[in-house]
Amino acid sequence: MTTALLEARNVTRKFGALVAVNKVSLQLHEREILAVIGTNGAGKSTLTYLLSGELPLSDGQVYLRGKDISKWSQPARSQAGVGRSYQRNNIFLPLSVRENCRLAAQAKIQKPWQFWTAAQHCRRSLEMADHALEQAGLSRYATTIAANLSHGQKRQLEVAMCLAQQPEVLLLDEPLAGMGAEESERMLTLLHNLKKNLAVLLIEHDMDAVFAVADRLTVMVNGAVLASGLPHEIRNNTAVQTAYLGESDHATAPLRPN
Ligand SMILES: Nc1ncnc2c1ncn2[C@@H]1O[C@H](COP(=O)(O)OP(=O)(O)OP(=O)(O)O)[C@@H](O)[C@H]1O
Repeated sequence: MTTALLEARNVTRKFGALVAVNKVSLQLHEREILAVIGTNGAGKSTLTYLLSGELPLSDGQVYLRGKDISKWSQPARSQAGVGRSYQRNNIFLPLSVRENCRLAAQAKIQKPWQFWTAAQHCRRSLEMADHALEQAGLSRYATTIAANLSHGQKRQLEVAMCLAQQPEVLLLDEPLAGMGAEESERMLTLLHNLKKNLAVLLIEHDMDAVFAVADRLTVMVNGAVLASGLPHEIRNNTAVQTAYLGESDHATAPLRPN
């Protein structure tokens, strides 16, 4: 087995007496989508903050290509290749789609002490932005002001802004939230294409979408991992089925036959 691109070992986060993430271990490999699913408040978003470095760990370790990055800051992890999108829009609405991506790229390549190469960085950041827009299927909206995009296009732009930073690992927190059927379909196609080049950790409540794109799944309940496995293993896992009973419709999706 090759070294995992991103690995969490017994990752734990406490908020006072609450153990929001409890000894979670998982591995994310190149060219795969690992979906992390679970009931509301299971600790999924907190887990992504721990992996991206936005929240410090209470315990455990995070490794990138086998290197311990547990104490690295979020910017350091981002520079090293860990990108993420958020549940909320993170876009500069008055700016164009391309400018949003260029700024994201610029943040990645900016080296303040090399101020004399600014113009070259600007060119490079535009190239990175254009490539990201192409990957995200947004090239034709490059000059559109971000505020004028639809909700689904804004979520695509968020992914494009992550891609502009050329990550190796992408942490996506509910990229389909609030999308209609057509927009969801576009995002799923984008996710499919993304894994040709990078590893994706996907937090998503839409079970149909999750089972359509995920290579493996990890199920969290009350901060801990309940089960991990291939889609058909998770779908047929009795403990998973029991944990989801009584939850909302989407959460019962694993109970549905293929
Ligand atoms: N900053 C914080 N301070 C205190 N408690 C927090 C904080 N962030 C999250 N929590 C708590 O940690 C638990 C896990 O929250 P988290 O948002 O990670 O769950 P989730 O699985 O992402 O939920 P959802 O699917 O609803 O987004 C919840 O009980 C939440 O209230």
